[in-house]
Amino acid sequence: MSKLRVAVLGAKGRIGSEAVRAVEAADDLELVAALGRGDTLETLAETGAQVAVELTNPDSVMANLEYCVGHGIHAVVGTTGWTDERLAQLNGWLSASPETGVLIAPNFSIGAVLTMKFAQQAARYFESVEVIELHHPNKADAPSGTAARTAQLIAAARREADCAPQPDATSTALDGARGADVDGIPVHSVRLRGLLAHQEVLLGGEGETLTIRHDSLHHSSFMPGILLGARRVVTTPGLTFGLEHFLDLN
Ligand SMILES: NC(=O)C1=CN([C@@H]2O[C@H](COP(=O)(O)OP(=O)(O)OC[C@H]3O[C@@H](n4cnc5c(N)ncnc54)[C@H](OP(=O)(O)O)[C@@H]3O)[C@@H](O)[C@H]2O)C=CC1
Ligand SMILES: O=C(O)C1=N[C@H](C(=O)O)C[C@H](O)C1
Repeated sequence: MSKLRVAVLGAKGRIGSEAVRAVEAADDLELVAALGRGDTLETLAETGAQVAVELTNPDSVMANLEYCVGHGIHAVVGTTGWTDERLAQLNGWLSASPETGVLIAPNFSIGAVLTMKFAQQAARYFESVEVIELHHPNKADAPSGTAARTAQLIAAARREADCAPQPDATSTALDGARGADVDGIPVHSVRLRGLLAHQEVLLGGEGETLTIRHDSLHHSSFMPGILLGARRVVTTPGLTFGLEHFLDLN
C-alpha cells in the first residue's frame, strides 16, 4: 500500500520539529516536505503532498491554508488564533474546493480533548465556572486556543441548560484581575518558565468544588492526535473543528 504523503509547515518550531519526527517514524506516512519560514509553498505541489500539517503561528496560518486548499492539499491545523471571521474565510476557500478536508484542532492531546468534553458535561451543574490555562513563556498568544475553545463549549452548555448568570459581586477591579471574558466565562492565562501546556477548569457549587486538570508534559502528547488527523482528514472533506470528531468518545 502506498504511503500517505505528508508535509509539515513550521517544521523548525517546538511542535513542528516533534511532528517531523513523528511522521518520519510512522510506517504508513512519508514526510515529503518540512518547511520553515521563508521556504516556498510551491514545494508542497512539487512533492505531491497530500496532507499539510500546519504548526506555524497565527500570522502565517491563513496564507498557508489558502495555498493548501487552493491546491487540493488536505490540512491538519494546530495553529491557534481562530476567529469567526477567519473560519468564514476558510469555509469560502473550501467551498471552491469541496473535496479538500481541513481539521483544526485547538488541542491534539487526548487528555485535553477529554478535559473539554468533561467540562462541557459538568458546566450545567455548577453555579460558577472559571478556566485557568498555564503555558511556557514563549507562547505567542493568550488565552490559549484550548482555553478559548473550552470556555466557548462551557458557555454553550450553560446556555442550552438555561443556567443563571454566574455569581460575582465584584464592583471594582484592576484591569485584568478577573481574567479575560470569553463568552461570559472568565479565562486566566499564566506564563511561567518550566511549564509546557496545562489547563484547569474550576467549577463551584454550594459547599463543593470540582477541578478538571490536564497537563501536557512533553510535545509528544500531541503526536497521536496529529497522526490520526492526517490519516482521517483525507477522507473527511470540508472543515472539521476539534479532534473529538475523529475520536469515538461515546
Ligand atoms: N493544537 C495543538 O495541540 C497545539 C498547538 N500549538 C500551536 O502551534 C503553533 C506553533 O507553536 P510552537 O511550535 O510552540 O511555536 P514556535 O514558534 O516554536 O514554532 C512555529 C514555527 O513556525 C515557523 N513559521 C512561521 N511562519 C511560517 C511560515 N509561513 N511557514 C513555515 N514556517 C513558519 C516559525 O519560524 P520563526 O521562528 O522564524 O517565526 C517557527 O519555527 C502555535 O499557534 C501553538 O499555539 C502548539 C502545541 C500544540
Ligand atoms: O502554544 C502551545 O504550546 C500550545 N498551544 C495550543 C493552545 O493554544 O491551546 C495547544 C496547547 O495548549 C499548547
